[in-house]
Amino acid sequence: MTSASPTIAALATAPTAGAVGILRLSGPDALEVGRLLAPGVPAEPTPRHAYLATFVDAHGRALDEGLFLYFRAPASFTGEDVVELQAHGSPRLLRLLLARALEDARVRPAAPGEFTRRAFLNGRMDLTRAEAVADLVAADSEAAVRAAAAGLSGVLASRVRGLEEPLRELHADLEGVLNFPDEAEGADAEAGARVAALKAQAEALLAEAGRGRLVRRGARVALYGPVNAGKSTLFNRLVGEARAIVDDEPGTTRDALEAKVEWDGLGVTLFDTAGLREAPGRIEALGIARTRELLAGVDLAVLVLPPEATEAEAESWIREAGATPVLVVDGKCDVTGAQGRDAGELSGPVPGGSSGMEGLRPRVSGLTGAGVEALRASMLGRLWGGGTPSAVALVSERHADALRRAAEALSRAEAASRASTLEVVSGEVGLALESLGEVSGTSVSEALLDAIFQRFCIGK
Ligand SMILES: Nc1nc2c(c(=O)[nH]1)N(C=O)[C@@H](CNc1ccc(C(=O)N[C@@H](CCC(=O)O)C(=O)O)cc1)CN2
Ligand SMILES: Nc1nc2c(ncn2[C@@H]2O[C@H](COP(=O)(O)OP(=O)(O)OP(=O)(O)O)[C@@H](O)[C@H]2O)c(=O)[nH]1
Ligand SMILES: [Mg+2]
Repeated sequence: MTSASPTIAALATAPTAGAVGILRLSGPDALEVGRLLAPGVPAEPTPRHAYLATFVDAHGRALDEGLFLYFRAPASFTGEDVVELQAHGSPRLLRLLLARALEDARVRPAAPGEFTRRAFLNGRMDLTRAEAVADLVAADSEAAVRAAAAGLSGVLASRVRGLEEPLRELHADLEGVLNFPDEAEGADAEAGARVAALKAQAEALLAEAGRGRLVRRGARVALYGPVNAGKSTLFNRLVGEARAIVDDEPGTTRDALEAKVEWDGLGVTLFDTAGLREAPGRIEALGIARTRELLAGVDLAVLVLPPEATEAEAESWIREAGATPVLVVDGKCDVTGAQGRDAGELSGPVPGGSSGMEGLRPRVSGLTGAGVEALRASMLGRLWGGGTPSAVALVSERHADALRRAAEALSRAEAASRASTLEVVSGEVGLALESLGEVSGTSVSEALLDAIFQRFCIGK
């Protein structure tokens, strides 16, 4: 109920100096309180009209001149009456305006994400779109912006709805049959097929969680390999600046270095690591231990091989990466003698997404830059496979968890459709529906909403 919620106030812009700063009010008393700060605005302002107004303190003294906007419920972001005071972007001035609004007993400060939470509670957007708002604010690559924008326009919402609606129909059908057993004939067989199809759909959506994670937090890629292979030189090339120290002394890199880049819009954190070798000094050994630790946590390990590396050595370095996918690269390809090596003879194991590039071993020279563009493309191919990052449905860990529970319930429903009663099938379908409702927001607890909106910033 919109009328039951008290009016909230917060700064909608960051608390730093800027061209414009916005104080936002939402709730039944937004207009009256807003007009205390901007008494020149008419008592019944035209909604969505920008009034140029003087903002005043408690004694009527001018604090600023700015724009006053009124959105009449329900045609606003929150679905409630909303007022915006768009002032000059002085943090101190904005705090004065906010404090003045909060002096009114009808107004309280907004909790993190409360404006968006109200938009959700008032049916202005489903939960996936509300979460996309937070994704958009947090996005730090072009792919993350585009994927969040797709979420805001309802890409994930419609995928979830496409699952939730037929599931709800199935549930209603099953309950109908259970209540009117005369019509139960053949319902078992049909239910099994419908459950199986919906389970496959839930699993397909779940499978996009990996890509969602990649877009959201960016990909992590480590260059590794034997000492002196040219890793740091290649790292500097890929990053586009001389970040890492390069020297012909083996064991130059002791500590992992990291740099953030953006390739085809995808955020990538690139790591340069200490070269691997037996019996190093104590400090270097610590660096090598860090390399092993890092390799376990990245999305892709790029093994840089020097021209003199044997295939047996290469095999053992590939094993160092454990379960992490490895892209094998022939380094220093400008060196005479390196050309003779039979590319493609050895290809790393290809766990995870295959891109049809396995067996192709990129040849690069960090020194001359030869092959570096092709390597970048291979890395993106291995990380991303086909498709564009912007088309991804941003399935978060939270969504994945709920989808997994929905798929598991459907699995049990499928088994029950063969071996058990329709009651059991219907019960499991009901559970799947509940889990899906946590994604769309049709069945969420206050506690879950608290957890979701706590991660928003104040004023959002
Ligand atoms: N100044 C300002 N800029 C902003 C926001 C804001 O609240 N204030 N937004 C906040 O995050 C975003 C815009 N989101 C908005 C979404 C819906 C409505 C709105 O008034 N919706 C009505 C009317 C729709 C229409 O006329 O087309 C509605 O849905 O009924 C306003 C802002 C980004 N920019
Ligand atoms: N010809 C040639 N020399 C290279 C190339 N890349 C690196 N080098 C040289 O090889 C030596 C080692 O290069 P680094 O980039 O420091 O090698 P690294 O793998 O980071 O070495 P560590 O950090 O000691 O494990 C330096 O003398 C580089 O100039 C290359 O592509 N071609
Ligand atoms: Mg190095």
